[in-house]
Amino acid sequence: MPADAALASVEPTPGVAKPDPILVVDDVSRSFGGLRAVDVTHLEVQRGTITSVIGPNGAGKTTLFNLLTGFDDADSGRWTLDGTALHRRRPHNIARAGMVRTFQLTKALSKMTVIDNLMLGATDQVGEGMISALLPFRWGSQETEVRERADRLLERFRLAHMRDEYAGTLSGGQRKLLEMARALMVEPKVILLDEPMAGVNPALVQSLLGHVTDLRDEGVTVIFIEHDMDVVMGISDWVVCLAQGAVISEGLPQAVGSDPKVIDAYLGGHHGDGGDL
Ligand SMILES: Nc1ncnc2c1ncn2[C@@H]1O[C@H](COP(=O)(O)OP(=O)(O)OP(=O)(O)O)[C@@H](O)[C@H]1O
Repeated sequence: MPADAALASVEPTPGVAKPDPILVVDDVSRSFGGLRAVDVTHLEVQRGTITSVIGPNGAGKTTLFNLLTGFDDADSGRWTLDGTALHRRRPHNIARAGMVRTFQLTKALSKMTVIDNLMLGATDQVGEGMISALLPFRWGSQETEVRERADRLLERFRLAHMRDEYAGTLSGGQRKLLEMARALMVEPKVILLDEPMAGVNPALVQSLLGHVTDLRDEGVTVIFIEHDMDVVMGISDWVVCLAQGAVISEGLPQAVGSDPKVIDAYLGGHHGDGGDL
């Protein structure tokens, strides 16, 4: 059954159960000083969907991504990917289990070639400091397979002509494509994209959106943070709205877009910036 059909009969209620959840989040919280940045009681993400996470600036979207992918430590909580517990695991471990993320500001290493950036993606997700420590890199017997996978992704993302150039020479949009390609090197089940369209020139936005829907159509579950509500409405199978760290609304895109709680959250966004709703 297509993802959107499976969700059509799901109640638009925060924390609602999904017919076939791949990711299940329980009681995840993170505070910075006195500020509760994330406070998610229960959230399920349906397998094979594009699920957008929206919310005013400072709502906790990026922090939630950081927690789920092990780039920051939750104060409390549990989450599972296909039943496997992922809390208290490091990013590379979570990537190996099948969940990867991209960053708002791309992490391409500008003094390395595009192909080498991609090949590093296959080593799981590690911090930049650790990436440097891994150089010079040794692939051993896996090298051919990894290189072929990287080349296929370069073709797919139309970056093959930049293969041996330094990543620093890529445009902002091409870096976003490289970032997405790099995340795919581990053949994830779930990919979290943090504002993949931000700063991308309009000509590339459609192409990026095409890649996102292709991923979903191939069975990858996509969770993505996006501010542009036209994009959210156009591409999402399901939308989750955070405000002050908590899920205040979730449902089919139209239902969330017209939910008074969501509109109030944007109008009253505590940074005074209502975002794009
Ligand atoms: N490392 C940190 N130290 C202190 N406060 C932080 C830290 N990271 C995030 N915060 C705060 O936590 C809250 C949630 O931030 P977060 O970046 O997750 O929001 P967001 O919804 O992703 O916002 P935006 O849409 O603007 O990117 C904000 O008030 C932010 O200032």
